[in-house]
Amino acid sequence: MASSSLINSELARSPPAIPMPTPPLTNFKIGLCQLSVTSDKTKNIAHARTAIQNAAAQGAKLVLLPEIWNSPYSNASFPVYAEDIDAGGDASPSTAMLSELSRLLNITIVGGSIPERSGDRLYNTCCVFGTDGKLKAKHRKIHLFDIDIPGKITFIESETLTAGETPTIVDTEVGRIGIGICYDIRFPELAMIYAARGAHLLCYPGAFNMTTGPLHWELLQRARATDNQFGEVLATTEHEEAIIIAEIDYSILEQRRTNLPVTKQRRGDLYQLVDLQRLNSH
Ligand SMILES: NC(=O)CCC(=O)C(=O)O
Repeated sequence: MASSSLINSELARSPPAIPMPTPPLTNFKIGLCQLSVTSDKTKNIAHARTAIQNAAAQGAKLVLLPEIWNSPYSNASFPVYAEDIDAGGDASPSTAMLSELSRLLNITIVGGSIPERSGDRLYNTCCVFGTDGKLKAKHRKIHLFDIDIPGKITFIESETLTAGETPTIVDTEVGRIGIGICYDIRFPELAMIYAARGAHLLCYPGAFNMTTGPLHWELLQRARATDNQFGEVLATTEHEEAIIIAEIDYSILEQRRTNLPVTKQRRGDLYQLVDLQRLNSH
């Protein structure tokens, strides 16, 4: 009884959804870079640089990279390839390249993710750079990929990595963006919190495995988009390296939400999503 009344009073204080702001660009091209990775970090950085330049040359104002694009995806590699992002410069050649290109090309970059070293900890971290080349946000993967499917795949990210502690939402030239990294997409509450905080776009750089991934990677993206009212696939590709360019038009969001007004029809008297970070800062 005591715990149920505590929950009820917390919910009663739950802040209302935040409307989406109007960003400088509401209509723009997005470029998604799917890259293969080698064991040579310098080559990986050069390769990502070329892909970003290529996407920007095709008109993309927002360019995305995949998860762990500067290093092989293994617990043995993470400590070796990790960079001190906060120190910047020579301590983080991967993010130095992202910063340089976002400024030179006047684009926003959601820089996939790289292994980050911070003190004696390692994180799987996505950096977002604005058109001025400044680091606007850093998302540390919140849900680490720890799975053990006998005979198929065992991968325990938490053997080397520490989980991030905060959802990440960032205002950019191309809208308010909520960030997750790969496995984070399997947790719908995170996406719903971003939508409630007025996100236009959710970006999940990924590197799915071939056991649990193929059945779900598109389904999960459509599910998170549908939960929050979109869900149409605008562009896609197969397994090879590719740069996908697609048009984003935010006016469609308003139209879809007007046509199917589920946000207004939610039964807040029966259930609610609690955004603890917002609740605690309120
Ligand atoms: N890198 C990851 O988080 C892998 C997630 C994955 O493969 C999945 O099925 O989920």
